[in-house]
Amino acid sequence: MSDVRDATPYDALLLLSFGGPEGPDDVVPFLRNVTHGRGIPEERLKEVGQHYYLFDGISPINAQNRDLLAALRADFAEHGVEVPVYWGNRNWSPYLPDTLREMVKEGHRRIAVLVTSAYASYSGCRQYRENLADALAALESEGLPAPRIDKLRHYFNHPGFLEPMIDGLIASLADLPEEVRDGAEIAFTTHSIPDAAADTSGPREDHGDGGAYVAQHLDTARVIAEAVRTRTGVDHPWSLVYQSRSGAPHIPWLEPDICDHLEERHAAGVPAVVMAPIGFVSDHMEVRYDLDTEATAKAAELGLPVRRSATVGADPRFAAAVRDLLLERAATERGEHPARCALGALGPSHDICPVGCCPARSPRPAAAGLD
Ligand SMILES: CC1=C(CCC(=O)O)c2cc3nc(cc4[nH]c(cc5[nH]c(cc1n2)c(C)c5CCC(=O)O)c(CCC(=O)O)c4C)C(CCC(=O)O)=C3C
Ligand SMILES: [Fe+2]
Repeated sequence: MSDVRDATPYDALLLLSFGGPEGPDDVVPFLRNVTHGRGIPEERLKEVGQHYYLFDGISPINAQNRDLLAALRADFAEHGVEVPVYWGNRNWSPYLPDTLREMVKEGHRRIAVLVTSAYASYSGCRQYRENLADALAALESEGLPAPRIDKLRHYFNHPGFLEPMIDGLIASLADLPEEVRDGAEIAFTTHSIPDAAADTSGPREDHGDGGAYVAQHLDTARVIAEAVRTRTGVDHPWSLVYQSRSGAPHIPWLEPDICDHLEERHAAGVPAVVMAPIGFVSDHMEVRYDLDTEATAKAAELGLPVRRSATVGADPRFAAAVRDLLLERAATERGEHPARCALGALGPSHDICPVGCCPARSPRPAAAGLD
């Protein structure tokens, strides 16, 4: 038996996230970073900018990542995992290349990465691997040594990701007026993506309708709904629905949208709905605006009682899950065969993305995978 705290060969963990603006002057530059080279119309940029201006130009995502960073450091310290934790973003400061440069200058050469996206998709997986490849290329051009980078596996079905959401959903149901509680439905939500991106998500052999992206969300939803049923004794019907759609209207994206779904379920006589944003790791702008502001206003207009359940954020159980994923991968890298924790029907996800996993529309170099 190896020491359970042994993170060898890793000498650092990098928390890699999306980033968000921290004031009104940051909003437009941030949106330019996000949509760089992807031809999103100016109109749409301004519209999305409005969401941020409603919150004084401050996305909650950076503060939430600072909290998660603190939770990870506290968890590692408490459990004797002597691995420093760093944080870098795709679209805002602290930018990934700056963080990686700092890590390398501080002597780190074998880095594990946790991305703040639990599922397979181009946006949530390969695009981060492309960002890592770009950052490695920047270091190389500066004459710095290249660290080896491994991305930790998808954690959508890790109990430390599911448990806080199960508790959050039970709390939201309990918060509904008693007369509508037992009849309430659950609307699990995630980010809509183009149908074409969903259909090709995950390893090539897994591709069915909706690809790994939809299959993984359905697995998560099923586990949570089942746990809620067991713990409350009430069978709440559930659906997987989508939010935060962008892009041209003629290109098909995953549907139904949460607002259309609320309208449809209200018309069907459903007395209340709890929206459970399983697609997101923290209560960032997609949750605060698209659900708490827009969808909640829609429900009020309908006279439909709704609640929105919590994301995992910096829950200590999630921090513990990250430690588990780090130590599991470390053991695998040492040639051991660690237990791989996962609930649901899909089993633990692959450690290393195979060739063609979550393909980009135009192929670019990606790190931490087989292509
Ligand atoms: C799957 C997925 C996740 C979940 C996984 C993950 O977390 O990675 C996610 C997260 C996020 N998406 C975010 C913000 C944005 N996403 C955009 C655009 C897009 N997202 C997409 C997909 C996803 N996005 C797609 C296919 C597009 C269109 C094409 C493109 O541009 O790639 C745009 C551009 C404007 C617009 O088109 O709406 C913005 C501003 C924020 C930050 C929130 C904050 O600030 O608190 C977060 C966490
Ligand atoms: Fe997004």
